[in-house]
Amino acid sequence: MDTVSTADLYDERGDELQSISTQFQDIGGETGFTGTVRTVKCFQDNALLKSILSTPGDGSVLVIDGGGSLETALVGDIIAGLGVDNGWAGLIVNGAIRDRVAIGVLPLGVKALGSNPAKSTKTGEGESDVEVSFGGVTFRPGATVWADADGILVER
Ligand SMILES: O=C([O-])CC(=O)C(=O)O
Repeated sequence: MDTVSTADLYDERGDELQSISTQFQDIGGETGFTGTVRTVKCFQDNALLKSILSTPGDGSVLVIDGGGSLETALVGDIIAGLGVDNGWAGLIVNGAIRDRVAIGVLPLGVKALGSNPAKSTKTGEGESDVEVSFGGVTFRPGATVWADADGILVER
């Protein structure tokens, strides 16, 4: 999918879109990215999202609701690299990442709240392909999401 400016898109289709208020950091090598929403909900545990990013993404964006925790990193450069290798367009992390410098040169969109070198547990606890809500918006699996330096828009 082509990347469009979120501001232009909002002017055209704002009534159909939700705009997230959270000020995410742009960490990935791609700032602008778009795709179909897939989701995972997990708390300080990243085994489930790692297994999802190990499967074909077909240009989707994985929205990871880590409950806003900044205590542990849900994604590092190895997991982000799986996303690149398997054709994911980007990651939106309501939580922290690590390996910020290495992720910054990957051809992947990665927006996250921040970074922390502490690793997450790996039990596999969590849920996938469920609606997740943060920053005043709801991400529905199958909706289209657009991200760029201005923010994130997702279909209602
Ligand atoms: O293994 C982890 O928890 C995350 C990580 O460091 C990586 O993806 O490189």
